[in-house]
Amino acid sequence: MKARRRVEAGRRGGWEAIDSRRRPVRWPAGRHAQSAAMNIAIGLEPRCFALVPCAGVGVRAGVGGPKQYHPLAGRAVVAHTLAALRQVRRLSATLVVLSPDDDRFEAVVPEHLGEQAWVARCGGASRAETVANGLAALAARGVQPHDWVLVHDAARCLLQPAWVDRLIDACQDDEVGGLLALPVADTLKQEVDGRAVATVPRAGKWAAQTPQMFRLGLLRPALVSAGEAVTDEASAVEALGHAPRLVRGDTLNLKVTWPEDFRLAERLLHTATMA
Ligand SMILES: Nc1ccn([C@@H]2O[C@H](COP(=O)(O)OP(=O)(O)OP(=O)(O)O)[C@@H](O)[C@H]2O)c(=O)n1
Ligand SMILES: C[C@](O)(CO)[C@H](O)COP(=O)(O)O
Repeated sequence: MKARRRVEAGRRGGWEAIDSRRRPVRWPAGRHAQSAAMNIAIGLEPRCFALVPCAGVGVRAGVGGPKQYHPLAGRAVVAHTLAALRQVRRLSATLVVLSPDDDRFEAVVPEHLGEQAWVARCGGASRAETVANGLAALAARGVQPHDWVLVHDAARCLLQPAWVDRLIDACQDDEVGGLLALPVADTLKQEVDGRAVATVPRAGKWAAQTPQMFRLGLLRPALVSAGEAVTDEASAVEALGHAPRLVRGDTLNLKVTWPEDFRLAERLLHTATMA
């Protein structure tokens, strides 16, 4: 009864409910937020889903095609990524978002990735558009506004299941959600025409990684309002006035971006399999 009264208040004010353990849950105003609050109030446990944007073209990598299909230690970059996600027991399913004209995924990713690997061919022109389209595909498959979505780059192929578990542990009771990230270790320079014109204070600065974990009912409207320019999910959520939790990632959680990154990733993968 108390839960219902709070939800009614949430309808008017837009954002508060209590969860199954009677803790307050805050939401931004809006349709998704209200139904998320309703679901929690009636006791549905949120589930976790992974969303893997895999529709980039890999311009910076210079490997003659989309870098997610480049071979690393015997299998494609994205196959390593999906294999790691498959080992995370708390993920109900993983959605891979491909470009509509992708003709390589099935050839390089083995079927034994399992029934919990879903595919949607709705990638967009930017990473943000790919993720937004993927979120719509998840909703169409029955993922609820209060469920968590962990967005993870196909190109971060050294992912370890323990890092994903660390993120889930840190965020599952959080009002907003969060992301893996690392405090910046180097001195930061502002460049103009190839010259350092200033040194940017690095105190309090973190480098964002993935996965980034937010409720579907918060992330969808955040990406719609942020537009295509944002390079990660957290920026879109920050733009709504929220402060995502920073959860310590790992130096090894690198994104293959430049040609030399493939050599490094391959060496690290070989080291991991020998250990
Ligand atoms: N339109 C896009 C652009 C990127 N991505 C995905 O987002 C992740 C991180 O993006 P990034 O490293 O920038 O990949 P690319 O866009 O492929 O690389 P580049 O910017 O060098 O072209 C990758 O898994 C990439 O496949 C995507 O799904 N859709
Ligand atoms: C999401 C991300 O991997 C966090 O570091 C990064 O922002 C992706 O950016 P890109 O410009 O698409 O490589």
